[in-house]
Amino acid sequence: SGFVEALPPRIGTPHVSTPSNGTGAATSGDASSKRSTHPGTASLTQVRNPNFVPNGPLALAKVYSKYGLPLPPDLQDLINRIYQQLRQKRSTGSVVTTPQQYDVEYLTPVTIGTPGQNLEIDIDTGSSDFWVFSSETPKSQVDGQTCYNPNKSSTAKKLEGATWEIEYGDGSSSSGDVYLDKVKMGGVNFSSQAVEVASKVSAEFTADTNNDGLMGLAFGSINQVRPQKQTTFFENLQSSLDKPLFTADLKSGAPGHFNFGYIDKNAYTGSITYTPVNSTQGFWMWTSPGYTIGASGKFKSSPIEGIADTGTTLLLLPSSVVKAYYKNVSGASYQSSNGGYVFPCDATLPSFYVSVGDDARIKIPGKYMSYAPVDSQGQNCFGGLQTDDGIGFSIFGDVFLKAAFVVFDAGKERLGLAAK
Ligand SMILES: CNCc1ccc(Oc2cccnc2)o1
Repeated sequence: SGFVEALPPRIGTPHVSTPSNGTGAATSGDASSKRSTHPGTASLTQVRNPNFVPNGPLALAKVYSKYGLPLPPDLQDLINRIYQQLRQKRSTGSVVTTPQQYDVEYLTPVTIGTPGQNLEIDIDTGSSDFWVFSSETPKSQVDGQTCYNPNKSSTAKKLEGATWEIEYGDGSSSSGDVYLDKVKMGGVNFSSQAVEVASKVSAEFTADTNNDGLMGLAFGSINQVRPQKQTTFFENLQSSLDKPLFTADLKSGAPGHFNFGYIDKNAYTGSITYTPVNSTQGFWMWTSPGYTIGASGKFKSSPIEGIADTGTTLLLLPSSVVKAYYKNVSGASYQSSNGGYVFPCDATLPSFYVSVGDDARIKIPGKYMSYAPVDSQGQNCFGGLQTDDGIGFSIFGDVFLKAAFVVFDAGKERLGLAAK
């Protein structure tokens, strides 16, 4: 007894004040900090936690739980109410999204600034910039779009030195500078959202007369603002939402919804199958195990890696899959003059099933597999399914997404898919 164990000195051990009573084997001091006056002892300076908010009932409850004792009923009720209030801080939102002709894109109302300026934008889960037509867009490039004017918003603040430019999969592009302002959508709002104002838009956007801009809901890692990237509207809201997710319920030829922070159980049938998302490229990227052509077709095991992209109209898959599908469509052929597969508009189109996880699949009805006529007589139609050649991954665009209820679950880095 009384022996001090000759333990090897532990580098970096903080000073701990353990009064040595000379009888027990005290732990050794350490070699990293100053020698304490009494060998074999140390001292630790405590600092108050500046973020601590004293709460009597919680402190009392802590004692009971420390000794595993049940809380007195009135204390339990109070604790329940306190946690209920903490939970209440969370929010949810829901906004209608309306398809343009042929479901080429879906437009959603958003309010920017003070007083609120109402624009219709294209929510795009395949990009991460929120940009709008603005007072800085040359008049020659505006054809009826509503323009956000930061000079008319008392809450707009220029993000000095910030600029952006972006090009999309269809070759369209835009660029400009950046303001921070209040943005409201579907009953949720964020007070200092990066609003990228366009000082230049390409002809495709000018021609897209009902579309006042894009709101990217992919990951902020691919935001195009420089010198510092900005976070998306959803990322800004995420911690204040009931759940860290949003859902897309696009419909064929009818309004649907984007919801934030909750899952509407009435919006889908059966169960939701979740599948992992790989966000390393900044997209909601996932892998389908394979597909089936037609109701009586045989499942084809063929991993398809692609992104869930509400901003792309069509379903773009590997050419082997596309060829196999159009083999079942009489009169279908690849027409370079039309830039894709075309078939007689009165052709019978088989349904197409995209597998999800181990034992689920999303059925795309045959009629979704015809996009729009390529000639004024409506003789031949452009396929809703085209190849992903040159992209590097597949794109599960609106043709696929409008056949499903889709959960974009950032909290668990996964995508949820259900029939509806
Ligand atoms: C329709 N062309 C203009 C236009 C509307 C939306 C977008 O942006 C896109 C295009 C393709 C993929 N993702 C976003 O461009």
